[in-house]
Amino acid sequence: MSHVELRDIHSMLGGVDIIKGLNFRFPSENAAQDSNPYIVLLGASGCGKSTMLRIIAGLLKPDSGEVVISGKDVCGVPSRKRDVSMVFQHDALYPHLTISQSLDLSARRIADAEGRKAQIERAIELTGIAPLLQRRPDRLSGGEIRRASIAKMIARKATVRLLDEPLSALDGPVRQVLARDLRLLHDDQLGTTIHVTHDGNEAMRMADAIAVMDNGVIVQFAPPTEIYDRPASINVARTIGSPMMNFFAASIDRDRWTFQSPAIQLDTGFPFSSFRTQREIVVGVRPEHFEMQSSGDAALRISMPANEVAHSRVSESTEMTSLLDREAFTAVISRQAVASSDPFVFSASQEDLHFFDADTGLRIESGESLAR
Ligand SMILES: Nc1ncnc2c1ncn2[C@@H]1O[C@H](COP(=O)(O)OP(=O)(O)OP(=O)(O)O)[C@@H](O)[C@H]1O
Repeated sequence: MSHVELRDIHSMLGGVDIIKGLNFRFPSENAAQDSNPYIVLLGASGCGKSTMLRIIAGLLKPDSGEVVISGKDVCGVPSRKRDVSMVFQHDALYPHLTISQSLDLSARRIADAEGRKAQIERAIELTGIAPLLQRRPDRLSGGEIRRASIAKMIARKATVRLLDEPLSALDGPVRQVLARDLRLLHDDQLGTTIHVTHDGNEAMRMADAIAVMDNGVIVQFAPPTEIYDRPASINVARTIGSPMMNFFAASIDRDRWTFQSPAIQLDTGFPFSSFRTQREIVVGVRPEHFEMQSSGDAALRISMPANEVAHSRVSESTEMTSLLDREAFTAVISRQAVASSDPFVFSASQEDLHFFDADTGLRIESGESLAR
């Protein structure tokens, strides 16, 4: 099995610390039962995702730290000799070569001629690019260029495959087909795939495990459902879910919760029992976890005049948006459950509330002491 391990990587670009002591192992040790996971590296624009891929590929030398691939320290090994292939965000097909010539060039590291030919045929078949082989990149559409780049990656037959935003700038249907093909391709081959995106939906759909990057470090590495259910911080919570999680600022003082917006009410007495001084908290609720017809055991309620709430239909749901204390508020309610009352009352149950420390942004587990 191929592992990629990054040990205390630091990288400064243009005088700014971009990667700040990154320690990571793909797949993680506790992923041993799934030896071939499809990993998605997710994070906001500019957080250092492409920089990290370039360091793994050997295209950028870190200022310090070690890169270990399949147990070998590859820091002194040039890119072309690493067992790694990469699909770039801005494509790197050779402009003066036909796609067929590009594939030949990529496969040249396969020593035996028969194996080389077989791998090229496999790349063509898996990506369906046979009709494009004699063309140069300037005569291809964006989607075709992406397929040709992926074919080039397969032709190289590396055990570590790095994909930098492979689906960006493609339209809906092409995107869906390519997403499915990338997964099939991975499932068909041995090795590790690391797919970079800033699209949380793409990560949820495609990944076996998501590594969330924030400000030059990995802040959570877990299966998609765990990242959705128990995000480790406000920033992680923002990366998954569309529309984004709502965040409400509150203070807790002994057993009294005070929200910045008086429209919000929270049942007191839970889920924290021990605290001494006032503490600033952020309460998070995903839009799809609000209900309009309260089931009675609601822990959080928001009431607002019906004429302040805008509705827009999204498939079988209605997205309801408003401003709460100058912050955007969104609830996604199934069409049949939209109430006609005034004021509207949105409610959420206790298991759907997330609590974060307002200063650090980190998740506070239910039952955890709030004492400082
Ligand atoms: N060669 C460079 N010189 C100076 N700064 C750079 C260089 N390359 C990248 N950066 C900066 O480093 C930061 C991280 O860039 P990187 O491309 O790794 O981000 P990213 O997470 O992949 O973003 P995106 O999702 O927008 O592609 C950005 O602020 C970028 O402007």
